[in-house]
Amino acid sequence: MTSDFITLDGVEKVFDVRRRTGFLRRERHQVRAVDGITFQVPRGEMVGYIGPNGAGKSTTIKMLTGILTPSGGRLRVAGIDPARERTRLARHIGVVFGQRTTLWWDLPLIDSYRLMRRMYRIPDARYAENLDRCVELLDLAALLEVPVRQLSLGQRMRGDIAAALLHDPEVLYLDEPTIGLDVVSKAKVRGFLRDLNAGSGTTVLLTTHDLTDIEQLCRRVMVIDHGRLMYDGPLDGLHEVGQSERMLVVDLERELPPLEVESARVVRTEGPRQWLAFPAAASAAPLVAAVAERYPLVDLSVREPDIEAVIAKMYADRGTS
Ligand SMILES: Nc1ncnc2c1ncn2[C@@H]1O[C@H](COP(=O)(O)OP(=O)(O)OP(=O)(O)O)[C@@H](O)[C@H]1O
Repeated sequence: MTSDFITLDGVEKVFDVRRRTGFLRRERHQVRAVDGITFQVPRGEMVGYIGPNGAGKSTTIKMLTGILTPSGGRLRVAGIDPARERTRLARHIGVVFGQRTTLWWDLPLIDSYRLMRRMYRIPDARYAENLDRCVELLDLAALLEVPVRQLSLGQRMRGDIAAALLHDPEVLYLDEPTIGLDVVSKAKVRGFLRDLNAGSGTTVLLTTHDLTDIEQLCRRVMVIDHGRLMYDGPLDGLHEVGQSERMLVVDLERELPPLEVESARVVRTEGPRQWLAFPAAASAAPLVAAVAERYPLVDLSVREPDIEAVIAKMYADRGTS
C-alpha cells in the first residue's frame, strides 16, 4: 500500500456559467477552475496550498471533501473517492473555513460539540479525551458556555478548529485559518497546528494568503494559478524559481554616486547608504570583498529575499506570459 494519503491525478473541474449579455440574452461559457492537477500528499505531511484569488484553491478543497465532483481525472483521500462516498469520507477528514463557521451561532460552544458528537457517533471516551485535549491546548475552558455569536473572531476560530478535530480525523483541510486574527491569536493557532501535526501525525492541507502561516508551518508548498500547479516543492525552492534577489545594504563614509560592482545593481540610495540587489543563490562574499576594496565601507548587512515579493513576482510573471 502506498503511504500517500491524498492523491490527485489530472483532476479537472469545469463550471458551466451563464452570463447576461443583453436584456434577454444569455451566453453560456465554461470556467476551468481546476485544470489537470496532479499531486500526492503522504500521511502526516503539512502542506501549504497557495495561489492568487480565483486560482482554484477552494474548488480543489471542495473536491477533496466531496462537496464538488471533478469533471475529469482521479482523486482519492484515504483510498476513498470523495464524491462517491462522502459520508464515509467524513469520518476521516476535518474542515475549517476561516470565513465561515460550522458552529451553531446561537448555542453555547459546548452544545455545538455535543451535537457533533452525535452526528459523528463519537464514542463517549474518545469524545471526552479529544474535547479535554482541545480545550486545554486551544485555551477554550472559559468559552464553553458562551454562545458562539458572542465570541471574538480568534476565539471562534479556535472553537472551529476544536470542532473539526473531535472525531479524530486523519486529515485536516484549513482554508484561511488565521484570516482577520491579531498577532497573538495567529501565534496560538499556528502553535496548536504545529503540535497537532508533530504529535498526532495529522495530515494538514493549508490554504492561506498569509505567507507567514506557510513559512512557520509547512516545509512543502504548492502554488496554483489559473487552475494549474505552478510549483510543488520546498518553500526555499521558490526563491530559485522566482529568480529572487538578496540585498546587500552598505553604509559608506560619505554620500557617493551609485556603486559600480559586477553581479549587483544599486536599487536604492539614501545619503551614504546604498542597497545592492544580487542573485539570491549567489554568495555574498565576493560582492562584499569587491565593495570593500573599492569604496570607503563603514558597515554592511545582507537581507534575505522576502517570500511575499517572490510569490508576487511569480504571479505577475505568469499574468504577462
Ligand atoms: N460554483 C461556481 N460556478 C462557477 N464558477 C465558479 C464556481 N466556483 C468557483 N468558480 C470559479 O472558479 C475559479 C476558481 O475559484 P476558487 O474559488 O476555487 O478560487 P480560489 O483560489 O479559492 O480563490 P480565493 O483565494 O479568492 O478564495 C474562479 O474563476 C471562480 O470564479
